Amino acid sequence: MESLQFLGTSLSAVYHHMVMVPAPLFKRPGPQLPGNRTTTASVIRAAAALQHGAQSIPLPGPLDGDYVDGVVVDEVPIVDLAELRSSSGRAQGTQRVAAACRDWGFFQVVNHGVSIEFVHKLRKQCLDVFSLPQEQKDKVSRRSQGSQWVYDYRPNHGPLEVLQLNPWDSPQLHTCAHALNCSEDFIAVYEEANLVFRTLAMEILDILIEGLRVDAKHFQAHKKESQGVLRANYYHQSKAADQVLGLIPHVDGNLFTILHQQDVSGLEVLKDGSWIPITPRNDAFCINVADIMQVLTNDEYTSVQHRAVGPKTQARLSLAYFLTPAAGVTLVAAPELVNSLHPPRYRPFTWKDFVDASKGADRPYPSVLPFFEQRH
Ligand SMILES: O=C(O)CCC(=O)C(=O)O
Ligand SMILES: [Fe+2]
Repeated sequence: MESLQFLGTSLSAVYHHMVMVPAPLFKRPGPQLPGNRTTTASVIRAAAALQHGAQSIPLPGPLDGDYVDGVVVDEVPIVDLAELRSSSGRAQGTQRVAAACRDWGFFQVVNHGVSIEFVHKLRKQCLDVFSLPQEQKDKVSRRSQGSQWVYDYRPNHGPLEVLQLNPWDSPQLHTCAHALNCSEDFIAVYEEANLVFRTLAMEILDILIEGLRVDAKHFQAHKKESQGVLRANYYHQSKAADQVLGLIPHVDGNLFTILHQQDVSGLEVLKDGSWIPITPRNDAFCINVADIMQVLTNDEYTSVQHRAVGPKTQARLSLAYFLTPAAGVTLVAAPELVNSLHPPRYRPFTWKDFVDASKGADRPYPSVLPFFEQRH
């Protein structure tokens, strides 16, 4: 129980403190693209404003010089998983995914095998929770439960409501369902979600590993023991004159994230200094490479900086499944990815070290990953 507890506590810490990472910090040294510095400054300004309780954060406008509105959407990689399941499409498909992880840290998958009816069923359970009276939601909120929270209300982010649960943690599901007086279905749907998303996550993990052309044994512990956290983000329609940031720019701190945004846009990823809106597709999942995958690949795959823009005309619900690494394993890069040209970027550490660092008062700003960088 203690380790389960640790995971729940840790994740809230990671997702709430480990944000706002300017992407260039994590890239191999290379030519700096125009606009990166401005992007970083915009991120830090937005974060500072939020910390000081601003109600809304105007998006960087033309004066920032690096906000490119809605371009090259067609180039965002989309991967047909059905093709990768065929023996003829496998090798080429895994290399396409590897290229997407290197160049974008992001891709979308279609024909993923998860029934859309199930996704809608899960979304409905989450919407039912968000529509409960505030006093009831407060029974499991950060304000009343501290680090044990499963619900959070963030007035400064859009506003945004969050429901975050460990779908593998039956006692947590029961406690939450009881406190919120949820229907019987709630637990059953979350238990099914645990199975459905973990299965998809393992298929994607296999593809990511194959794309690296390394010995899969290095990732075995994560295949066996990794878990997922399921988070629903409910962004209220924003009445502000300026568009607002529902979620400020951040990178995820896990292995990778599977995200469904249905049909309301909001997700944007940072690519070469520009924010690229990701056109929502009901039939697709977005895959974000996150920090620990970057570590295990010695920066071959890069965690992507992303943000969510608050919706203007209707509320928006996104579902995110964060695959977290095996708890007790030392996190080091696959040996094939370390050589004299690419010395180890990070010193060995564990997920617990990472989580503890994210809670520390002296954690490096804005991310804890530089804390683990190897000095050469
Ligand atoms: O709502 C979205 O599209 C992004 C959510 C996200 O990045 C997160 O929950 O970490
Ligand atoms: Fe995220």
